[in-house]
Amino acid sequence: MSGKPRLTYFNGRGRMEPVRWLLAAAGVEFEEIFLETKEQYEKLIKDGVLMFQQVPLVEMDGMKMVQTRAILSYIAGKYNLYGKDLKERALIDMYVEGITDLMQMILMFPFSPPEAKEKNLDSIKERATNRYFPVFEKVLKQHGQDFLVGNKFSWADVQLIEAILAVEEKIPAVLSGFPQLQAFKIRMSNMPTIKKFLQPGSPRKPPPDERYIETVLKIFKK
Ligand SMILES: N[C@@H](CCC(=O)N[C@@H](CS[C@H](CC=O)c1ccccc1)C(=O)NCC(=O)O)C(=O)O
Repeated sequence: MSGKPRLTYFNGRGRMEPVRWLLAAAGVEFEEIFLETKEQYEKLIKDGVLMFQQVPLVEMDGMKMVQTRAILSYIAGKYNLYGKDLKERALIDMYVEGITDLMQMILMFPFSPPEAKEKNLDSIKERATNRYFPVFEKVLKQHGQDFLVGNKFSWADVQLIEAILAVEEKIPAVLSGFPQLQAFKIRMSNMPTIKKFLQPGSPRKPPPDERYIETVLKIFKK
């Protein structure tokens, strides 16, 4: 056992990408096991490793953690990315849950039927532009600090920079009306651990492609 966290998921973003981002932002190296076949998945279930027969699975500190939010909360708490007190933690939770709602739209987009793709892309653009990004633009403008909570780098900042880059991949000009978020993106992208994660060769995964979608569907086909 190398002592490093071990992540089991598909070789793609899906629900595991926020975990990769948070560990990387915390400067923590990790190992990955990629699910490529139904047999692999069924063996994990047979071995009783997946509490709810689902992935992501993160093995660290002697635990076999499932449920993405539980995994992320543990990592944020362990690496002091979860605020200084209950109120800051509640604020981080609110920001993270809101961004997760936006990211869920992006997560499921590749699985939408062809006839729904344009509508779903419009929905992502509308929600990002009118519901989610305005919240963080206002927070940054109002407190004039570098980070979203407590003027200290936290899980909320990591989740926001991941979301900004993911939305920009689909809607390149999405930040045109958000000068604070443009500056935030530059600041976060230049933080050493994030800068490293954004370099080629890092464990960051590319946008989902046909191969990834086929693999997921193949593994879960009944
Ligand atoms: N609450 C949990 C939920 C975890 C969860 O839904 N895991 C799924 C794979 S991820 C999903 C695959 C397609 O649905 C996906 C993968 C890529 C894009 C979008 C979704 C799974 O294992 N499905 C097997 C089953 O449910 O029998 C958590 O937050 O961790």
